[in-house]
Amino acid sequence: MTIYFYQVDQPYGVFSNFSPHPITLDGYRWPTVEHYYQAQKFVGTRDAALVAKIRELPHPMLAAQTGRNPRYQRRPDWEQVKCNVMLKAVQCKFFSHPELAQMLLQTGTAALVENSPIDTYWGCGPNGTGCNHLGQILMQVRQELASCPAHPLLNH
Ligand SMILES: Nc1nc(O)c(N)c(N[C@@H]2O[C@H](COP(=O)(O)O)[C@@H](O)[C@H]2O)n1
Repeated sequence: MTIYFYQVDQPYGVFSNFSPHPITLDGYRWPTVEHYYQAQKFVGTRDAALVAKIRELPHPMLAAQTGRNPRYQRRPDWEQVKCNVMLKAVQCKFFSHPELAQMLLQTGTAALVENSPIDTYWGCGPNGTGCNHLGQILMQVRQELASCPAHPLLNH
């Protein structure tokens, strides 16, 4: 079985990085995983002031648009670190929201696929053959949750 997700207001939309579930990482509260992920592109660069600005943006799409704006300088190691940045943020989301952890665990062994019509890295892209790295990360986090059902954050 395969579970597809993409838009927040559609089935399994809570698996999207745009879902309105705050995370606390690096000493700050971020409105969504997307806010955190996009802000990390600018850590240590001449555009580092964007990190705090992105954190304050009112919608994850604005965070994504800012993070993708080619006029801003990304950190040079972004391609090397972006998967670990995403993993850290997605772990934080699911380990700090017990109701989301339960929803993820309830998917059992189903394949999880970000059904993005444009993104062949994080999603499956327009013809379904993309790398689906976000789905892979969600399945990894699901395995981690299953391995520690007594985690205190899941016992609220
Ligand atoms: N819900 C949603 N809407 C979009 O328009 C999207 N592109 C995505 N995908 C997410 O975008 C992030 C990747 O951004 P970069 O291309 O690396 O700037 C990542 O969080 C995808 O899951 N989702």
